Amino acid sequence: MNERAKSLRVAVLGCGAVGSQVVRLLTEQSDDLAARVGAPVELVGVGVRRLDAPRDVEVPDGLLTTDVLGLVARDDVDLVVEVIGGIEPARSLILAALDNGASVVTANKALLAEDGPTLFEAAEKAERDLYYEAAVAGAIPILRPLRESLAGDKVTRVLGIVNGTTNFILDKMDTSGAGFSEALEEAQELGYAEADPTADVEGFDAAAKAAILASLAFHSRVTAADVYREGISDVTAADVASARDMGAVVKLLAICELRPGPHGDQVAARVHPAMIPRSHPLASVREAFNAVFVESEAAGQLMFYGPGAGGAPTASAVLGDLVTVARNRLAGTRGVGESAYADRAVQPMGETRTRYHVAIDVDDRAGVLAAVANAFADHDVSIQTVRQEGRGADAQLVVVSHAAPDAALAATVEQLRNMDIVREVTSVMRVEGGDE
Ligand SMILES: NC(=O)C1=CN([C@@H]2O[C@H](COP(=O)(O)OP(=O)(O)OC[C@H]3O[C@@H](n4cnc5c(N)ncnc54)[C@H](O)[C@@H]3O)[C@@H](O)[C@H]2O)C=CC1
Ligand SMILES: N[C@@H](CC=O)C(=O)O
Ligand code: NA
Repeated sequence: MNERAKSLRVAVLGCGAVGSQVVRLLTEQSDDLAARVGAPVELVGVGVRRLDAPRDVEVPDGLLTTDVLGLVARDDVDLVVEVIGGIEPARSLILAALDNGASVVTANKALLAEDGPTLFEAAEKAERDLYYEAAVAGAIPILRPLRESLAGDKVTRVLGIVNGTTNFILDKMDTSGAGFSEALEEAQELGYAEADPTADVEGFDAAAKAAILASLAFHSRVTAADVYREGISDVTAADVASARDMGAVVKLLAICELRPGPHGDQVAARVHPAMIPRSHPLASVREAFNAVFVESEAAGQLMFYGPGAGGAPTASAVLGDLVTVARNRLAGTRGVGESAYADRAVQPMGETRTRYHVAIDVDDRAGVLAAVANAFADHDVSIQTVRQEGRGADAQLVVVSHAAPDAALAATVEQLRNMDIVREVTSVMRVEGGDE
């Protein structure tokens, strides 16, 4: 707390989609923030790359600076908001800010999922807060409920849609038949996508968020590298149509769960496209919205829903953390730090039980159905449903399996691809949200 000004002095690093909205809220709501914090909250600097870059917000005169390292080194800054993104220089700037006695609020899921322990240890050593609610599911308060509200319960599963850009794309493909590139371009224009949208499309962003969710839910250190990851670039219009034929919809899901392992529960964390029944609440998540289901032993099933991306919704979560951290500084206290005591092992994806939907173009002749069924049986995979559609010289079989180790299902698909009676495996996708 800076005694000279009896106010809480804030520096914002980055003035892009999120940063510009943080600056706007700090300036437009200064009176309300002062009343809620119990002292004035004063914006003292905004670190940018270029002073002359066009901006969506009016930054008060004299606050813009390209000397970002100098800004975090000032001894009159109480709180640093990092909304630059990426690993470096964001990590070095956060560590410098903590070392200099500032508290930090960040939205940087990529950094937290890659090197969170370094940041948590630095915050602990500096005895300062490091808050990051905005890092997962945008405006949705999901991290604080996991860290605080559910601290007395045993969370067993967290499943949801946590990337707004890919949900926007898949939603457009499903509802308006839009092409992938067209929908991605629109998501970028709306400020949803990462600076490099590959992070969204290839599932890296959702995997980072899954790592953060799993770490908090299961009191263990889970990194992005521990999360099985598939993006949506291989999702085709045929997949979307096949899902519709089955009364389902394709979504990019993040699934973190406790699974039995040889030495106690293990963490299974995965991100991949999946078909979910249209009757499932996640099927109705539109545009760039997110939704997260949390299952725990005492509370049962909880659902959190709201805007998962966009400058203003994300800034809402950043400001929520800022007010909490400001109050903590005024009270001379800190929030809960990292909790990794359970130290659970990570379950390899091949051992994780999943279900598959497989659409196959086959020769329309006797014995085909039995041959396909035998391929599943060869890998001890039980079939739940089979649908056959005759189409002239060939036919299409659509098979939905029961749950089996993912490696067994993958081996079944590989075997089908090599069978003479199979002309083409036209769609392969995991299935979630139904009976196992
Ligand atoms: N856009 C969204 O909906 C959400 C974004 N986030 C996270 O918030 C962070 C910021 O995201 P956006 O605002 O969307 O990105 P952005 O790319 O719109 O803004 C980042 C800004 O930081 C500036 N910058 C980059 N390097 C810099 C440096 N060395 N010094 C000073 N400024 C620098 C860039 O010029 C840019 O203006 C990222 O970590 C992102 O993952 C989190 C939740 C939602
Ligand atoms: N690019 C991200 C932004 C929010 O985290 C997304 O699309 O969800
Ligand atoms: Na959030």
